[in-house]
Amino acid sequence: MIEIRGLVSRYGGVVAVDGVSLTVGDGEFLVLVGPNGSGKTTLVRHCNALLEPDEGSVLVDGRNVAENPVAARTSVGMVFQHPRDQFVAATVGADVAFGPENLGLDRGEIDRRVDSALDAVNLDGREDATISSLSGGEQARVAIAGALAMEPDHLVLDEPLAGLDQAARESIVDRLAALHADRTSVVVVTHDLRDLHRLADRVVGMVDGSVAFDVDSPDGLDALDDVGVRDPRC
Ligand SMILES: Nc1ncnc2c1ncn2[C@@H]1O[C@H](COP(=O)(O)OP(=O)(O)OP(=O)(O)O)[C@@H](O)[C@H]1O
Repeated sequence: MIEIRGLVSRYGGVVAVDGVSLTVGDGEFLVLVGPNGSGKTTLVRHCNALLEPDEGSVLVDGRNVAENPVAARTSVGMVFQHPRDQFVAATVGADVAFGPENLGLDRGEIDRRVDSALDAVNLDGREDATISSLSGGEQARVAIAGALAMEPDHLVLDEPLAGLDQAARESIVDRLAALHADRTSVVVVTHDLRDLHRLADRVVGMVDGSVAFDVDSPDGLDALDDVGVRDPRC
């Protein structure tokens, strides 16, 4: 479970997150929407100890993230808004293996995880491909494979479908659906609910650093206009 309690996060004088409390239950699929600059990315970066709260706290499975950053990064997989920000190696296989190697796993287990993660995103057999030679959609899938190889209990993805063609979108949405079915909790930050609204257990809308609505999907879709998100039923 991820519990965000009274979180305030500032960049200098800018209050990016302004007292948010939000719980993501085990196995829940939560979609976080909101206009540009509403604080979505800042909020989710706290779940992975990438920022320290100015006020409040974030707990993952009962542990305070700020006090246990390594444990948080092991149990919360993070896929960044721009996949290029998270690549650490030149080739697909080396990049996906990086996380499991840092966990100190033996080579056989690392190879099993890399194979399984690449298979999950339909990139099996592409270990030796150079990441820079891949399309944007393939790079997005490598980034997701890197997170999956950690076998996290919770997965947070920031705009994972942005800029992808329909085939790449469907491939990633299918993978998210399978993770949801396996009871991994999933948080997706997006501007575009197409393809995702049918998976969501909840849709949370942020405006100006605060939660503007928190609804079960699809009953609350009428509220989407308030945060500038297109109704996916239209
Ligand atoms: N590194 C930073 N330094 C200073 N201000 C920042 C930084 N990152 C974000 N901000 C500011 O914090 C506020 C919230 O930004 P954030 O990126 O969290 O919003 P967002 O909802 O994810 O936006 P988007 O949908 O455009 O990604 C904005 O006012 C933004 O300009």
